[in-house]
Amino acid sequence: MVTAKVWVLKKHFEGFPKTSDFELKKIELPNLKDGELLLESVFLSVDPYMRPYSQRDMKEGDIMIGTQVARIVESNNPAFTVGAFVVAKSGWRTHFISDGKDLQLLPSSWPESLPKSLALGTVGMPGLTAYFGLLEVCKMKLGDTVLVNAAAGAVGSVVGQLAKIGGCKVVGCAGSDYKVAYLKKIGFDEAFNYKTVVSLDEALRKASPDGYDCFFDNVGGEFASIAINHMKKYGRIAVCGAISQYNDSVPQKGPYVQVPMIFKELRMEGFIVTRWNNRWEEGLKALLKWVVEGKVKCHEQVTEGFENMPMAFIGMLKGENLGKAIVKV
Ligand SMILES: NC(=O)C1=CN([C@@H]2O[C@H](COP(=O)(O)OP(=O)(O)OC[C@H]3O[C@@H](n4cnc5c(N)ncnc54)[C@H](OP(=O)(O)O)[C@@H]3O)[C@@H](O)[C@H]2O)C=CC1
Ligand SMILES: CCCCCCCCC/C=C/C=O
Repeated sequence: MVTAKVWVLKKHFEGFPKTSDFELKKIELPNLKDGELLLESVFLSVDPYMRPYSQRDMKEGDIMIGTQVARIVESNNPAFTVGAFVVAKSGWRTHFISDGKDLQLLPSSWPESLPKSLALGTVGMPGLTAYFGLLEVCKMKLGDTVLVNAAAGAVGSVVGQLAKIGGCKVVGCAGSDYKVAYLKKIGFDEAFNYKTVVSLDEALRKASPDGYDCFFDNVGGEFASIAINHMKKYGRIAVCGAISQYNDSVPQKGPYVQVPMIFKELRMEGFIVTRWNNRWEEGLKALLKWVVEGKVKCHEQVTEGFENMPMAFIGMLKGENLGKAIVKV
């Protein structure tokens, strides 16, 4: 009999999540039936979407949603070998049983030397968000000037590097000088700390006096309201995330987008990365190749210990992560 540890949403978040909103529980797993597998989580992901999705889709007492890289410990399913690693969507659990239907094996070309945790970051859902958001929503093209916020995070750091590969000028902003130095190190043309600039308006103008063709928006709120005025005519805005609004109990009010959208003839499109589920393999293959070639650099903020999942999640929402926030069990 295996005992799994799980993190439960004890109380729906009100404003910023607190550690007391979570509860650590133990559950006994039953014996495996035919076709089933026993898996142990090795790395778990903490992501911003968990904040709005928990509100929308979860009840108090549910196990927190999320993905992990897990190792197969026991298999009654001929399609899966003991010792293989998969990406699963099994929530915040140390161990779990699966029938294999929802498991994704790591790509067969995954090099032994490459950390498997990258399957939750640059070579996983966040990397794919950058890839499809830039190609399909921003319609990025050679010579464009691309703006991205939360630029030193899991999605933003890949957006900037893919835009450089695509022959664009890239401007990024992040919430500390350390993150800004990192952005310059990985090839951003311009980067600034949005928390310390005297005027966001000035900083955006200085970074690109001619404005922006593409804006990959991870943040929303006030930043987006100011950035929209810096778009070039016919600019494209990919509305990827709105992390500055996820913890609001009262919705923020305008400025509103209509006037700049009309006069600059902008295109603004929200998206969810799962729209391209049927092209997942294409995206992962491209991302893995760039990582292996050293064209895309990856950084991870690894928190040790399953007990620290809530702390890692809250820390990521506060901006404590450089690159992808990961928990190592
Ligand atoms: N549409 C989709 O399919 C997907 C959307 N997303 C969205 O992309 C965005 C980035 O996600 P991800 O890369 O995983 O997370 P990150 O790794 O970027 O971590 C979150 C970062 O957001 C920044 N942040 C937090 N609060 C604020 C705030 N009030 N104002 C500005 N920045 C803030 C912090 O960086 P800093 O120090 O710079 O403030 C923090 O490090 C999120 O909005 C997420 O919801 C992610 C995946 C898929
Ligand atoms: C429970 C696992 C869900 C994995 C799919 C994640 C889709 C993320 C979409 C993000 C939206 C905003 O952050």
